[in-house]
Amino acid sequence: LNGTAVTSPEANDLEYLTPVTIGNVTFHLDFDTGSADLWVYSDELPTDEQTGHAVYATTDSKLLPGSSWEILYGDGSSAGGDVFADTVVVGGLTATMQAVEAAATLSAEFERDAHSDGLLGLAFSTLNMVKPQKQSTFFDNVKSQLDLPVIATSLKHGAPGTYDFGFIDENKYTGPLTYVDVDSSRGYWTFTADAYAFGDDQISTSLTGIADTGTTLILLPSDTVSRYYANVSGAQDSPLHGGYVFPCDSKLTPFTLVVAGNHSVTVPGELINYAPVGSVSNLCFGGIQAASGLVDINIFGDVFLKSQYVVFDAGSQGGPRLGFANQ
Ligand SMILES: O=C(Cc1ccccc1)Nn1cnc2ccccc21
Repeated sequence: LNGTAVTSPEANDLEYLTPVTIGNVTFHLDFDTGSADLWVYSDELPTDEQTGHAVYATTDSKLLPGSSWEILYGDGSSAGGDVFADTVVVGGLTATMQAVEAAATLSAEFERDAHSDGLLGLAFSTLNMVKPQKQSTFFDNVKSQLDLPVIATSLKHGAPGTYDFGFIDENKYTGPLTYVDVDSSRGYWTFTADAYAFGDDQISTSLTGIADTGTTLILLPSDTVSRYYANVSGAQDSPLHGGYVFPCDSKLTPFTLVVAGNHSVTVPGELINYAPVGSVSNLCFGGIQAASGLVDINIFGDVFLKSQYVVFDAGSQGGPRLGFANQ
């Protein structure tokens, strides 16, 4: 059995939300290949923090005795609580004994997110934060039901896309799928590009980073980022806006990763114009920004992933790998 779930972007493609049914309640969760915990808003939160969200009724649920979770994300946001076992359905696929992590505390960033009802982690289960015993991700729990141990993402700019589980949909991409090996030793979908380019300016330095659907932008070393915006007239690193901004009518340089020898994976310049900074100024915020303090790895987030049909292959032919094709 395979499955497909439709995922829909919030404003400015800030995050993509996908319906998930837990018990008999449907939550809209942020599918995140950069973490490995499935957590939801719950009745253990202060009432005001529950308002506007689907809420997990812990009183009707099967507690995992003695288990708890606490997670800190690279952007400084955090959440924590206790753990239940429940039936979780995504795109027609069912995990009967899925660890559902009920949020009892949320940091301000999550309290401000009026739309997401939680997260569904799709990184490797070694990254799961439940103690005393790590729990499996939804993907690990349904893997044995799938034709192939793969998740394929089709995220789009300003339009619904899909998460395919167990199969690769040839109708969703053009040209060949180019595969690159993944190093899952730190629990992420980590891969290395042999080189990269800003437009025609090829830089023959390798670049290692993670394919992360839970991060909005592309986060790179600050010297690399300043080199990119040197090509964009009027661009500046603005402390006021928290990163590089430029006139919205700027023509942005494409960003290319060279993988698997000589295959180019290119993000068109248009996708690197992330969004206007506000309603009155004609400044736009860049889709490539410097990775901040907590993050010691490059992150190929949604701005990167939107240009590609990406196959997160957990081992259909040996080790884990990522496949890229234009969409
Ligand atoms: O934490 C990060 C990386 C990040 C983003 C922005 C600035 C610095 C570092 N992404 N992320 C991946 N999954 C997440 C889930 C929640 C919050 C952030 C999440």
